[in-house]
Amino acid sequence: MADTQLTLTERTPGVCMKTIDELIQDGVEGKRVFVRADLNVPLEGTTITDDGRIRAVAPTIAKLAAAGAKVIVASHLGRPKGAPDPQFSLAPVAGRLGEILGKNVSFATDTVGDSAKATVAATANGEVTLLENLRFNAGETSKDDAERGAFADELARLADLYVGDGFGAVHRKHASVFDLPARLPHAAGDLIATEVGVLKKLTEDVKRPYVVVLGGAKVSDKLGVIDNLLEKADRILVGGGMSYTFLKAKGHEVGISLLQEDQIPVCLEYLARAEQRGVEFVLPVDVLVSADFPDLKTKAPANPETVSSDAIPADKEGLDIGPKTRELYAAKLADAGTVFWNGPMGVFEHPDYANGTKAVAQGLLDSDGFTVVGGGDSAAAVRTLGFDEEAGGRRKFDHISTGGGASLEYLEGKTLPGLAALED
Ligand SMILES: Nc1ncnc2c1ncn2[C@@H]1O[C@H](COP(=O)(O)OP(=O)(O)O)[C@@H](O)[C@H]1O
Ligand SMILES: O=C(OP(=O)(O)O)[C@H](O)COP(=O)(O)O
Repeated sequence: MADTQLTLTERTPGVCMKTIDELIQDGVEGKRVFVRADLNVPLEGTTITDDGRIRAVAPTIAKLAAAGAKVIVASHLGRPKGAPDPQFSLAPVAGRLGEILGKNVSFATDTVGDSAKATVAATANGEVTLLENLRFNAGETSKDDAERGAFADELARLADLYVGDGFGAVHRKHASVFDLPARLPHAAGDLIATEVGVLKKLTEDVKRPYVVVLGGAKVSDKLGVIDNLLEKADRILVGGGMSYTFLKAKGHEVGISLLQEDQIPVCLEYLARAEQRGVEFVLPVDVLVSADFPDLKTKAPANPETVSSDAIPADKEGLDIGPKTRELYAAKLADAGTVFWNGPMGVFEHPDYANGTKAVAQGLLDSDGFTVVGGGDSAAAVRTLGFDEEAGGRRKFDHISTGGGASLEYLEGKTLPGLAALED
């Protein structure tokens, strides 16, 4: 993108963060630089199915290593419960990061324990070490300031400088995102600079109609952003796991679909407010349902049934939007001046439930609007479904953001803990 050469300060007046180039100018040779990345990539067993988040932060790591820093990279992966859990190990990511960087990446089998201390101590100038999953430690995500602070103290002992570049996690008030930069001289990495630069455009210069598409599975996390979007968007299209709480709020049965029962009153309030404000609020008219969640490993045929969204059987769950909804959403995207999309329309990881997500991806590309796709899984979906490059033969998305919740909260105008912590 043309403006990625601007410094962060130039892009975001009033937000004063040191850039990584300024940090390097001050001298990083021989210094241990802690890079908080978002390497929360989709895995099937130990196979990384989309490495976009690793590639997105690699230039920051490479730049620091080239300047002679001892680069200590850290991230979360998934949502382990504050203790080691092998299915969420970052070990596969170390290998892939090494391939992308073209150099060995040492892996510490814990985050602040003996392995981390020894591996960091053995990291030479220009070399890279990856720590094990930050969320294997309860202090990382704790709501208790003292517990988070104590974990940040332990992390701080491993480093001399801090670079925040995990854009996908900047909305989290977590130890490595919020508390650690308060303890070390810090700067913003190049990925954060690019993300903030592009998303800022969506808060300032919005060509209308402004269409927001929401889906995915993190329903309780993301429902709240609609409150603010009702003041900004002209049209909101809802699909994926997010849609069933709205359908239930409208009085429809949703069977065993993803449901946030306690949010039904909130959904009703959003629907009423959308009507008052003249915001078009569009829900699926049909859905693909099945009694079983599909096998994402074997991808065995799931044989879903298409039903009207007001006729979901009691023993079935909705796993994708249906064909009529695909057409409807494509039509609602066609005249968009600006589109922001977070959250797949279905369980796109299985081919029988990928068509809704494909239709929305194609809808964005067929519009003449400024198009932004955000979110770990949404970005993975557009890449794994073949929509990343010259998709549709016409054009690309204007921006694929590494953050879903982070970009939504940025667009809300919220103060994001991981950005605030990087300000000088
Ligand atoms: N109807 C549905 N039921 C269950 N899971 C769904 C449904 N629709 C989408 N998903 C799942 O949502 C996940 C992505 O959600 P989320 O993490 O919120 O998106 P992102 O990472 O893009 O922000 C995918 O793994 C997808 O399988
Ligand atoms: O995948 C992420 O967010 P996203 O699904 O909103 O894109 C980030 O890695 C944050 O993960 P979290 O939502 O478990 O804090």
